Amino acid sequence: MSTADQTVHADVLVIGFGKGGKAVAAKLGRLGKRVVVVERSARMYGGTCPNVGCVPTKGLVHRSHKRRPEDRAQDWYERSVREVQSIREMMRQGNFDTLDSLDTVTVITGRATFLDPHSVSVVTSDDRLTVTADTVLINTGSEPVVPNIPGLAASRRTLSSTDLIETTTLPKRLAVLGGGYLGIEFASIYGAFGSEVTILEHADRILSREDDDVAATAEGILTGEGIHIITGAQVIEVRDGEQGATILYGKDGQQHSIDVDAILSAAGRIPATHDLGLDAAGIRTTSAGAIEVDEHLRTSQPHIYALGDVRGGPQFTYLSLDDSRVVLDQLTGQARRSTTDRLAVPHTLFMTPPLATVGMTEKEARAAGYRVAIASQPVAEILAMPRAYAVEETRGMMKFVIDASTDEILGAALLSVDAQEIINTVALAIRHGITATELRDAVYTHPSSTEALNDVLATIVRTDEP
Ligand SMILES: Cc1cc2nc3c(=O)[nH]c(=O)nc-3n(C[C@H](O)[C@H](O)[C@H](O)COP(=O)(O)OP(=O)(O)OC[C@H]3O[C@@H](n4cnc5c(N)ncnc54)[C@H](O)[C@@H]3O)c2cc1C
Ligand SMILES: NC(=O)c1ccc[n+]([C@@H]2O[C@H](COP(=O)([O-])OP(=O)(O)OC[C@H]3O[C@@H](n4cnc5c(N)ncnc54)[C@H](O)[C@@H]3O)[C@@H](O)[C@H]2O)c1
Repeated sequence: MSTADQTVHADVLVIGFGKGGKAVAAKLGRLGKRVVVVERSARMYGGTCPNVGCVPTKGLVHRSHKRRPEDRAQDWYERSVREVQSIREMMRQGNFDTLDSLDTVTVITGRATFLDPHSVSVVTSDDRLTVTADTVLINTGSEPVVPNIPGLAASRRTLSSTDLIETTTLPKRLAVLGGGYLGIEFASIYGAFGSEVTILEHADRILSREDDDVAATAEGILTGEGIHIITGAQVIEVRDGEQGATILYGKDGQQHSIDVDAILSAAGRIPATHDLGLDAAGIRTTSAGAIEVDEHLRTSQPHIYALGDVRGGPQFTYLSLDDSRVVLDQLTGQARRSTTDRLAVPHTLFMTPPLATVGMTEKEARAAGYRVAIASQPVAEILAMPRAYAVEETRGMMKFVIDASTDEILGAALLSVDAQEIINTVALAIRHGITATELRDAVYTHPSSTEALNDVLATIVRTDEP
């Protein structure tokens, strides 16, 4: 297939080179389907995760803790950014090559906009062409929201997460607007690199979904690292000055201000649909601007699917990947798999140490009417986990929410070294009905972090009366 033709026909058109779309493209290409993938930026082959999301940020988390006392903060930061950039380039090339090596798959670098339900116009750097297709997958991801605060969007100091990880100058004073996943991770990273970080969160608490004990332990770790957390902060205005910007905010009826060198806008991400021309294709969106889909990820046009962040709901790479399984099952399988099959999906917030969670919190379990038993220990007291001492990371806690009547595990919050790994074992246990006692009494390798389960699940700190 050549992109020199003004109209290209494909069996399947994928708009956006994200996680779910590229997985479907590779699989269908190997099955001999003619696939066209349209990606608007040559710097985004592979999508958000390897280029500007999960991978570079976790590379920075790791490097932020490796600075030796003799390394200047700025030098160490710049070196880390450059190292991470080379990982991004390697992954981008690998993603491109995976698809480009298939004769059946064509990657076109350009912006796609629907002309009608079966055709899109693609504007490349030097051309315009039309792609028609029998089946279309929309996988355009999400983009950051910049809150409507006077002076914020116009400030020379305001950056998105993508901008910030590109800059090789370590901000001396960094304000993080929003204390969600992205805000906390960046606060933790830049604090460890040596920035003076302030989180401004408009809610009463960071980690508002978590139980009080878990949120307080996480907050204690962040503040212990010198990060200032200002909750209940209503940002009023941003004013640029010669040396930086001044943020004016209200809290408890008083007006305050802080002076900073950079402002990270981390106030959420919205589905990237604005330039897709969805109306021309007759594709409905939700009130939140996401593409409306059913449990098989079909849009209001049955031959068009939406995968990943653009279809609304939780924004995680592995859910976009799982979306690809649902769509492939529709296109090539039994058409049985659906998004409603997902049980006990875990999440990890990569502060240091990471906070990994799955299932219900204690307050959610009580609200759902369960009689609850709580198993919990501070990491420093888990004798069965010498690994925490071996790797000098004894901060945090582990907590399990158990159905006191059936011994079923309802949820867990693990704020500890290796939590991003242990949580997958816990999630698997929940999905397969393994009880708290069975998980407690299993054989684990030593010294590992998973063996903490032997100890924590034996430490019931409270049980509701029958
Ligand atoms: C800083 C950061 C850190 C993150 N860390 C994690 C993490 O640790 N773990 C995790 O699971 N998730 C993480 N996420 C979330 C995760 O990156 C996203 O949920 C995931 O990448 C979404 O993938 P997707 O398949 O929806 O599309 P994306 O990977 O976002 O890809 C969409 C692609 O579509 C392209 N596109 C958009 N519009 C058009 C158009 N009109 N025409 C052509 N192309 C278009 C875009 O350029 C982009 O390449 C993080 C996100 C960010 C921002
Ligand atoms: N480790 C991971 O898996 C990971 C890491 C980073 C991002 N992500 C994904 O990226 C998405 C976006 O992350 P995010 O943290 O930007 O969004 P988010 O929705 O998780 O958090 C946004 C935060 O900003 C606050 N906020 C909103 N407007 C504000 C304002 N005007 N002033 C102060 N605070 C304000 C909100 O109360 C909220 O706490 C998330 O949904 C997450 O799934 C995942």
